[in-house]
Amino acid sequence: MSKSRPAPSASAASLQDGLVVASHGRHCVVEVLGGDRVICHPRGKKLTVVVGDRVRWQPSQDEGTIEQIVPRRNLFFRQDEIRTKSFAANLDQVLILVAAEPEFSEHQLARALIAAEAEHIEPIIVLNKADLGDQFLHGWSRLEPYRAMGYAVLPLAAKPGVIPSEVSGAPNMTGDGLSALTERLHGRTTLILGPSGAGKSTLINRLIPGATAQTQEISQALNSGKHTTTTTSWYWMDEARSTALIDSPGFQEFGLRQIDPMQLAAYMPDIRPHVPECRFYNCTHMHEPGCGVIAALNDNSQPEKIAAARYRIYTTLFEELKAGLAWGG
Ligand SMILES: Nc1nc2c(ncn2[C@@H]2O[C@H](COP(=O)(O)OP(=O)(O)OP(=O)(O)O)[C@@H](O)[C@H]2O)c(=O)[nH]1
Ligand SMILES: [Zn+2]
Repeated sequence: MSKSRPAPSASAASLQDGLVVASHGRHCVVEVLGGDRVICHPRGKKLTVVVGDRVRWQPSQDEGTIEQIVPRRNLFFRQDEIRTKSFAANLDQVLILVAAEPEFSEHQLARALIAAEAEHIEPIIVLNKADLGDQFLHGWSRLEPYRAMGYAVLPLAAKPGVIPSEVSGAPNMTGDGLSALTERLHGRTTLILGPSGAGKSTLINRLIPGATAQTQEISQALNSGKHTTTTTSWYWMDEARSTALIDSPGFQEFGLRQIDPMQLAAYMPDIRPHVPECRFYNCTHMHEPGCGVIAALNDNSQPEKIAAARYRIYTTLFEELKAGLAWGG
């Protein structure tokens, strides 16, 4: 690492464009147009780069200094009482991978979806382990409200060979579901998230053979040789570098403190359409008379009836976010 970094006034012309493809603490890996990668350090403590950032950086010997972050299109992050954790920036979509087994938490899924909605990032839900028969069908039916509210929900058998290619394991599934998923990823930048055991590593290695080994190499470079799997990593899926996957840990404990409780309904596509039906403009949909959301929950004749489990998620999150405000969080 060079100790004599150029002054911040280094002429803009000498700055190079790059893409942040991995980050760990104050170190990150920047990729330049031709594909070469350089370890960089952001200048100053205020500059916090995340994977997916487009940056302008200054080479110094064999490393570099990041001088500027190009304004972000979006930033996918979670926030709890203590800290904000950014997953990645400039995303086209977020793929939430859950599985038939271990049984997924709908609450956790809902949180990730709300975080994506709040940043205007399109989510895709993938239910893995389509070979698990009834267990899979049970998971698939739990996702029915999510299909009804317009989210793409795709079935998948990520593990090679568990479903013979001519057999469909799930409703509307062709083969193991991998090619339908690949089509959705094509030409876009997708962050992949999922609880432990859902099959994230299996899927990534299927889409990008050798990905795990590549990650270990990068995290070792960033973390001075220590083995770590906590790095967020960017992978190109194609030679042309137009389709990208970002693997990020940290799906558990998905804090949403950044969300204003009064905005929560706007980020839940099954609740949102009923908000204009509320009698009071500042309705919290918790107990008010004339609430359109509560009416849609109870009215069995409504085609757009809100699922009871979804309303429970709303009320739990609303209370949590309101309590967060009360604590000054
Ligand atoms: N039956 C079945 N098992 C699968 C499938 N995909 C993955 N698995 C298995 O599920 C287990 C978890 O898969 P991983 O890819 O390690 O899961 P992960 O999400 O990366 O989990 P962590 O490493 O804990 O983050 C492994 O035993 C896989 O072989 C599938 O389509 N069907
Ligand atoms: Zn209401």
